[in-house]
Amino acid sequence: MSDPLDLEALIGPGALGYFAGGAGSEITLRDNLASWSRYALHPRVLVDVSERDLGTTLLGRYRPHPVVVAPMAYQKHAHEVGELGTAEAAARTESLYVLSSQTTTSPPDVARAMEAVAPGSDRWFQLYVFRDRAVSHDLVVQARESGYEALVITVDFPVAGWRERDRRTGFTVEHPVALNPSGPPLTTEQLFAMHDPSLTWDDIGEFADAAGMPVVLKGILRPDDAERAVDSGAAGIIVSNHGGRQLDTTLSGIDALVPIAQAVGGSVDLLVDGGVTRGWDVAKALALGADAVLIGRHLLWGLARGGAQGAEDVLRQVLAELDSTLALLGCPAAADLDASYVGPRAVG
Ligand SMILES: Cc1cc2nc3c(=O)[nH]c(=O)nc-3n(C[C@H](O)[C@H](O)[C@H](O)COP(=O)(O)O)c2cc1C
Ligand SMILES: CC(C)CC(=O)C(=O)O
Repeated sequence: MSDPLDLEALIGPGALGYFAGGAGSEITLRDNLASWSRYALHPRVLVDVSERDLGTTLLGRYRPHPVVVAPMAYQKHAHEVGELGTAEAAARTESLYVLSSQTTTSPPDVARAMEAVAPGSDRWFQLYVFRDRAVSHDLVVQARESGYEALVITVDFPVAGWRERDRRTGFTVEHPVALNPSGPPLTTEQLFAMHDPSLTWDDIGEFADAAGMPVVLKGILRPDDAERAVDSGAAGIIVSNHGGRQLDTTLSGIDALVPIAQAVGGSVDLLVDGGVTRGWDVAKALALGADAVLIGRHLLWGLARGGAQGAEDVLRQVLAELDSTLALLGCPAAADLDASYVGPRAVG
């Protein structure tokens, strides 16, 4: 994690608390970072690794690598370029981009910026279902019309987590384009209260039918919910504890992935996130059954420090680390990573 003092000077204490913070005592936030080092890599030697292939397949489409930009709200509070910065970085590095429905830049503007950098670049749209269903439905239409290829419905946010940093700073948000385009700044508490806490599996079916694109459910941590997601027609599942921002003391993403992959692996695409900062974290996730990995804050710090270029530098470094990991693991194709390459690390 980057030096917080430096970032505080750049973006201010309210935004830093919102971006960096987690729920409750931040046990899950810290555990997300620590969890990756509980798994040890098991390199194989004397394998020809002169050619490497980082590729994966998501929703039936080959992708040159498995690193995905996580949906993150209010990016103009990290840097004035906001979502355009992370989206351009994604387009330049052939990374799949997921735009938050609590974006500070409109979905068509983000799509245009990506197409200008890399025609045919791909992006998914993340949806929160708001109490005002019409707002969510309008967002889905905008996303579909501007070439977003899948709808990521986030299901771990019926209400906001207990976020003490925001309570202390009283951070307010400007320009949330979906909910309050030209109104006054709103506190995060006011914005979060617009989410619909009565959402159930039946509503997922309704949005999936209306979406006209594949649906991925984000924020699943239990194998029985993963099975239910598959039964409800989801094309993908993002195993995630929301960056430790919702319920404190849950499992980390990677710890939750293992039983979920056992339950539904192979029948649906599996993605995981939480605390990913290194290429070898990505390799471990793939070895344990993920098809792709989302990166959140690590990328946001790149955006805050250096705009689009800062975000691109972060993505390029993680990809270079993944390439090096494949060579050193003796597994030249990311798609061939399996449980033989990773195991529990002896503690003590
Ligand atoms: C500042 C911030 C805003 C976020 N906003 C959203 C959001 O709008 N929608 C969503 O589904 N997840 C959101 N998330 C969760 C991320 O998509 C992702 O699950 C999480 O950040 C991954 O953990 P990491 O930050 O440790 O990489 C947000 C996370 C952060 C840090
Ligand atoms: C606007 C929020 C709901 C974004 C979010 O998911 C978060 O802050 O964790």
